[in-house]
Amino acid sequence: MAENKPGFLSRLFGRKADTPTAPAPAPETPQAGGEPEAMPSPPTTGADDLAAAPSTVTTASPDTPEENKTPPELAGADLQPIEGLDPEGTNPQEPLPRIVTEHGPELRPDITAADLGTPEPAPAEVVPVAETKPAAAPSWWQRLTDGMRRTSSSLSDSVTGLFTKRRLDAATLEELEDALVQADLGVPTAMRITEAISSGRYNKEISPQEVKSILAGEVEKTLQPVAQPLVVDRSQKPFVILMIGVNGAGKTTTIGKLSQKFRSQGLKVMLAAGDTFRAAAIEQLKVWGERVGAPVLAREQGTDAAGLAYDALQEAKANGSDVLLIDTAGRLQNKAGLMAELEKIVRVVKKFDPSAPHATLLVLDATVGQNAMSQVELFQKAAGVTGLVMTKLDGTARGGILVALAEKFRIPVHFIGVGEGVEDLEPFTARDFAKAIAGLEATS
Ligand SMILES: Nc1nc2c(ncn2[C@@H]2O[C@H](COP(=O)(O)OP(=O)(O)OP(=O)(O)O)[C@@H](O)[C@H]2O)c(=O)[nH]1
Repeated sequence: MAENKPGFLSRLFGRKADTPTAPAPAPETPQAGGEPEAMPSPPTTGADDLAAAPSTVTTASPDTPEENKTPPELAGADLQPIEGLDPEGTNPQEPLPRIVTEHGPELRPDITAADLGTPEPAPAEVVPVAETKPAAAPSWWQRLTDGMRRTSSSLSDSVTGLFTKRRLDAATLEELEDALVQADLGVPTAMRITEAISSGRYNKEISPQEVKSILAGEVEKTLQPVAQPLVVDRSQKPFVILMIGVNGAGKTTTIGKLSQKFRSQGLKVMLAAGDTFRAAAIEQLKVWGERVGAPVLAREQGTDAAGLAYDALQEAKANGSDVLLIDTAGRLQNKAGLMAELEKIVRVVKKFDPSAPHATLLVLDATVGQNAMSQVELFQKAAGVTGLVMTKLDGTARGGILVALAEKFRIPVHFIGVGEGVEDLEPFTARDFAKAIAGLEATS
């Protein structure tokens, strides 16, 4: 918890709440040679780069695990219009069903069971298909509530502990406010929720269930304005999405999951492996490209990311891609040199298409809690964030941070992630999130 708030009692007696402030960003540590680089003139891009670069189109490598290879029906999807794609989308993480055939001795008429010293096979039994069916995949609501269990149970435990057979007095409200701030909901939201709960109920009994309903209602009100879908403008071809964020936030994985969604909508997708810092990130993106049937423009580690982004745009335009997703290296928001490199990527992309990037998505790892506030602030300055994706809500009790972000920045939240699987990222909806955080059932 990094926020201070005025006590409920002092507010009752009229003391003004201090305006909450975001935690001060860590001091900037300039990198060696970390001053913003001047725009290369001409930009580091174009035919020179292409000539030096290895092939721009990825294919399944012999080293790629079998289950990651592009299914035959998607091979060459980078070159051809998308056809025959399952409109519901295929889950690339699930291996294709295999047909296992057992060549039993009965297939060799010259060998009998007696020759093998085995008993005569029993007459074949017909197994009803239903018995071998796998269990249905859990719904998104199920995954969301399971994923957010740590956040919701810590809140729920506090509410139940506070409001079981207790009158609503100033001390209880004060404790509730503290619990809400501890859950990273932010001071203004915590104060609003407490006031909504106390309104007309002071000195009366209130059940934990009632408190949870009011809590969910207030959280929903805060989140509603930011719960906006990511709309791909089809008049922009390609629609360029720049993915940014700190190391390990989940950018590359989110690109893979989003690509899968776009592909299942019949969009032609191209990926640019702009995280040129980590060889593993380049490989990771290639694997995703193969899985979803999207060409990946990748170069060797250490290549200039801005030049690569420029060339990817050129390539995506030439091959008629609907969407181009550009990965970038993870960078700490307080490293000036790396943030300058991000600004350069944006400048170079704009040189090619002044309206691009059409979406700049900041991927935030929920487990960082309050640090997400300074990430938004500084990435916003460097690259102009248009939307947020919050990942790893499943690994933390700090999911309330999304509410604090909505309250403070009002930047659209497009998607949330509650696991590593491709189905664990879904569009953000205020009501579901509010109910999940309050530990309520998904009724109404
Ligand atoms: N539990 C959980 N793990 C996630 C989620 N999203 C991503 N991850 C995992 O987080 C780890 C880091 O993800 P990456 O996609 O490599 O992160 P990145 O931001 O590209 O990392 P850098 O390349 O270092 O900048 C991977 O192991 C992902 O599987 C999520 O919603 N929940």
